[in-house]
Amino acid sequence: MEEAKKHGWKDFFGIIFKSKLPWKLYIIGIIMLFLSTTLGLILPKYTAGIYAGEIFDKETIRNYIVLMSLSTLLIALSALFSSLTPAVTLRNIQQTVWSKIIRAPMKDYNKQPSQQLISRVTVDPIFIDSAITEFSTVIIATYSLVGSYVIMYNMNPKLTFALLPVIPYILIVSAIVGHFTQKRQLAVQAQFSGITAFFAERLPRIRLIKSFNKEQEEIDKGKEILLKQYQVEKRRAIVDLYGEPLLKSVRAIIVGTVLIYGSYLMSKGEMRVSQVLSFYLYVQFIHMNVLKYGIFWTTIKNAKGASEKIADILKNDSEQLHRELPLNDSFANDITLENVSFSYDEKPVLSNVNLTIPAGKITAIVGPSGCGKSTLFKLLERFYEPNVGKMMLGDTPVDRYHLDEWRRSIANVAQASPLLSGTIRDNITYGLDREASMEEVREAAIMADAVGFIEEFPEGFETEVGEFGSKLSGGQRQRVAIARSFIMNAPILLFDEATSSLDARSENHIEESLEMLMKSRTTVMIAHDMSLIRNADQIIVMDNGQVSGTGTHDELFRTNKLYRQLVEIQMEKHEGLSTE
Ligand SMILES: Nc1ncnc2c1ncn2[C@@H]1O[C@H](COP(=O)(O)OP(=O)(O)OP(=O)(O)O)[C@@H](O)[C@H]1O
Repeated sequence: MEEAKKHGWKDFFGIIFKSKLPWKLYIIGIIMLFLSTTLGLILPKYTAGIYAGEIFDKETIRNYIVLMSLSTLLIALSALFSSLTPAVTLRNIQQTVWSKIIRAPMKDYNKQPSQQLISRVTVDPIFIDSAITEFSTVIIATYSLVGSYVIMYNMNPKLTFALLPVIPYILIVSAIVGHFTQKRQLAVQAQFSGITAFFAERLPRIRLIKSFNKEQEEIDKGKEILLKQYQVEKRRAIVDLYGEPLLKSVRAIIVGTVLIYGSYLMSKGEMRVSQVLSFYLYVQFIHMNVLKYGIFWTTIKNAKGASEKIADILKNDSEQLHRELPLNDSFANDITLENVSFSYDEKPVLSNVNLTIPAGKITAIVGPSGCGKSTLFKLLERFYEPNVGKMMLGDTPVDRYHLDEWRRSIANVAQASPLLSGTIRDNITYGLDREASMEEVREAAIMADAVGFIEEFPEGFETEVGEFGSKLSGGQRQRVAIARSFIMNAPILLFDEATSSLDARSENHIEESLEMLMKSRTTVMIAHDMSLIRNADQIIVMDNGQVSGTGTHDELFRTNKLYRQLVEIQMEKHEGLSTE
């Protein structure tokens, strides 16, 4: 982070080049702005003439009308470019960041809360986009300033010189006001992110809050956080209180100089009325343009901060997709873990694990809560790499196979099967890299005992499942996930309590289907259900991140104390349930 801060500008340009800016649109936009500014620079000469009474001068009127019409047309065209171009840039930067985030290795998601990652895609690119836009604005402002001074100098050098010291004054005032405004603005934004995170965490957990009667406590916490927001807003309002009059004073000084000194020069016959009026119009122009430097300064400071945060994500390595070997039918081989140790942070979760998952067979993993069963699954899916040791498929280390291809070969049904908003059909076919026919989708749903509840919905397979599948029950979500693994037809199946949310009838039904699915595939399951465990070809008992025993049910029941205990607990539970 510290290092990234030192490279704010490098980061800024790095992001620009990675995101492919619409340079052609920028160039056309700047040309339009140059033309419209040039016309804007000529126009006050005629406007002032008309103010001064030259309304019977046909040439003045004609030039004024032509210039005005052209200027309006060019302003309209540049407005089109100045809205369209930043929109393209913003889209490109956001796409770059999003692609990087989604391709990040799993360990990176543990480092930043998802609310912060959301700002990297939504808010931060806006700052970078604005800085690029303000850069072209400042180029035009400089052109406009120099142009105004040249024209004014040609009209009257004395009054022009009198106005020169005003520029540093405006710059200093706008830099000071800009500095404080930016500081307050950032505080408001930081507070606002906090508020968003607060509400975003509470609303999806409204049931938890209500069931523990925590509404009043949450209202008070909400009030507290909103009060903090009010306080930072108040501080910003105070900056505006001093800033606005200071910025207005600049205008008063320049207009005052033109009117007083200009009238004096007029009284001495050194200037005409129309020239003083022209000066009056030009200095407004100058004022407006110098203020743009202040805005530019604030914008680029924000963009630098945003670039550092985005670069922190962009500089990280993406998941290694690199492929040396095609997978083809390599899954006919066993998967082995050789001396594997792994920790998420400091605390070791798996230590010196040696195991073999035989191809085409069913392996059940059992062990007490927190012993590392799900972590083992994450290693099998290559979400994480072992810190020590290696995973092999046959005689080949798995990192020689393409990651996408590897994951596509694994169907996963987890305890809390996650769905995404979309239709039931979308969710069944999610992960499939080809179009699936309706018959195929229905067939998968039949196998997962899901077709009954799906066809009860008026929209059937086209029913929207809601955010995270919230319109479906836990068991229904799980059946959709099981249907998904049927249609994926993957050679490896990972079941994490695959039947845990199902009622007894569905469970029996699905167990039959799962048995069919597991035939001639490599299956690894985390299960507590004895009927599933007992039928496994191999059971691996895990204890505190280590393998405590491997064998069949009968072997382990005889030789492994922990396994015997686990079986007894399950049997007691089962008896308890059946006598209730
Ligand atoms: N993302 C993570 N970051 C840090 N520690 C983690 C992370 N995920 C799991 N752990 C820790 O790793 C250990 C093993 O967790 P894991 O989920 O693998 O256990 P498990 O055997 O599947 O448990 P359960 O049966 O309760 O689901 C736990 O101590 C847990 O706190």
